[in-house]
Amino acid sequence: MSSTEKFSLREVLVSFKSCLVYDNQDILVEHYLNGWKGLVRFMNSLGTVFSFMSKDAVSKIQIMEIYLSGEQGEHYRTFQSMVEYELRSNLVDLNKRDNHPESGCRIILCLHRVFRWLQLFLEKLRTSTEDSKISNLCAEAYSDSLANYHPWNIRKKTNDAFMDLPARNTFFEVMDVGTTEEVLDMLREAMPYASNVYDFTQALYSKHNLLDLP
Ligand SMILES: CCCCCCCC/C=C\CCCCCCCC(=O)N[C@@H](COP(=O)(O)O)[C@H](O)/C=C/CCCCCCCCCCCCC
Repeated sequence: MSSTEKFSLREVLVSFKSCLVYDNQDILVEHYLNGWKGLVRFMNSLGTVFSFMSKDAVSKIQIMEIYLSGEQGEHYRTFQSMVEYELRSNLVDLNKRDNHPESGCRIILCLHRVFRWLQLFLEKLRTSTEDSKISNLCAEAYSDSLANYHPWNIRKKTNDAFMDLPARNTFFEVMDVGTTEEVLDMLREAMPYASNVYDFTQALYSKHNLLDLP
């Protein structure tokens, strides 16, 4: 993954919109990962204080890409096929970290939990005002989602990193979408797709009792 490619929020939106297939009844792994690659590029443009986050995300994305390009790659084409393949092949650590700590099911669960943060953050951003602090919006969304799965040291490091985030107008400039109204229009367009992606993944993992993998 090239971290120097220019970020495009529009491309991220297209990726998360196009990953939903078969009438919102499955998610294409490749397109989902492309969305995350775009978001990682955006985060990298905000400064090295977030490098510990992007390193973890890149590591997870690269493991999924190895699965996709491997001998069993066809089983990793969609979320449904991945879950069914790994469960019937006993490739998921269901109750404790064992032989499969980096199963596709677990990696996608980690990214799904971050996706919940993203969904909450984007909604806060969409309804923010000129004097809203991006650091507060990020921290509130984190506290209501991903923080519940992280140990104290990660929570501390993450919340400290949020303090380095720029003001709202600068953040919008980095998003490089256009005027504030154009940013808000894109966020309004993005929210339904983000909800569909999150809701499908949540329902799939809940159906297979995979929401609390160790
Ligand atoms: C208009 C769009 C603006 C939104 C931009 C958001 C960009 C976010 C892009 C990527 C975020 C990647 C986060 C890193 C993945 C974290 C996955 C995770 O929870 N990993 C932990 C568990 O993994 P295992 O160790 O069990 O394998 C790992 O222990 C922790 C890693 C450290 C990172 C944790 C902090 C995550 C914060 C997510 C919020 C992103 C804030 C971006 C600031 C703009």
